[in-house]
Amino acid sequence: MVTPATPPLYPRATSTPNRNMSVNALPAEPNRTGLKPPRMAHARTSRSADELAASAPKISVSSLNFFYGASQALFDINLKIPEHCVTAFIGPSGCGKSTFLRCMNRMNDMIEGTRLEGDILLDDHDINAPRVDVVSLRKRVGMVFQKSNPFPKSILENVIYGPKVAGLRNKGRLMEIAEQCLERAALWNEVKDRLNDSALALSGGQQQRLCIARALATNPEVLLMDEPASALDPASTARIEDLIFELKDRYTIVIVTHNMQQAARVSDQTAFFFQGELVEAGRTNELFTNPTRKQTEDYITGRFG
Ligand SMILES: Nc1ncnc2c1ncn2[C@@H]1O[C@H](COP(=O)(O)OP(=O)(O)OP(=O)(O)O)[C@@H](O)[C@H]1O
Repeated sequence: MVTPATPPLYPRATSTPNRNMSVNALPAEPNRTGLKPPRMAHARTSRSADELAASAPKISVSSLNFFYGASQALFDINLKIPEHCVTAFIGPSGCGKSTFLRCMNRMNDMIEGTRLEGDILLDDHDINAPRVDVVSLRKRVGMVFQKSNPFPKSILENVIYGPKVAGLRNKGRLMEIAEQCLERAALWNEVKDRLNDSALALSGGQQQRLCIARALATNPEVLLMDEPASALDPASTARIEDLIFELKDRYTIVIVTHNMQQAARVSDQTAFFFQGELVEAGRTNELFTNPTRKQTEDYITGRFG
């Protein structure tokens, strides 16, 4: 076993005894949950434990508490989001997954009466520092929502909306961006001949991929996805999952999902939340087969939630 010189990627919840243990140092235990190692289908592209341990954290969260008015929704969260990896947040309804996701690009700022304590560092810079420009932050940390929300405009206008608002007027450059982002969102071939049609005429799955293309057009470094496939049929869900896998080479991705199989299929790291606390986070394969906490085991084996 090799203990890397860099700090471990996966700090455990504060009450976990071995929370400073690195991924590489995890003991090779038998499979306690009886679940199959979930990433077999994606073994070709999943990050190995070594790769994960070597990844620089793109986002580092420490001692995070979050409040809606007097009601505390998140308790002492510590987590590192590794660069160019997919991190999945799982946990029962109301445990704080979306709240935590929204903390990472300050979307909660828009909700009156909210308050945050602790630190969220993006590339070592505090995103909540007074001089941070929130619009620039949200360009770097883009978001895709549960329900696709294209604007009532053409397909093309949807994709180039962000760059146009940012002042880009060059039509050739705008077309290049549109093509590149639609390609990356695996939608170009389906829409290239009807870019001026209404986005609202697309199917649900196409609309969601259009929203991903729109998010990519501002050239983000991080993509936050809040249950991006929960409203889609299985075929469209599979396309979004494939897409997430392809995108992680360019972007750091964080996904909230209710679907544990989906977390297992697409993510490199999984974080399990319960009642506002981060119970456990670790390499997805490890967490699904050998969770260190009983609560995690009970949740992933379907005993509650
Ligand atoms: N705008 C809000 N105002 C007040 N309380 C809120 C608000 N949004 C969420 N909460 C509360 O914060 C807690 C965490 O909610 P959150 O939506 O983050 O959980 P979640 O794990 O994403 O749930 P779900 O899986 O059902 O979407 C819940 O108790 C919820 O009621």
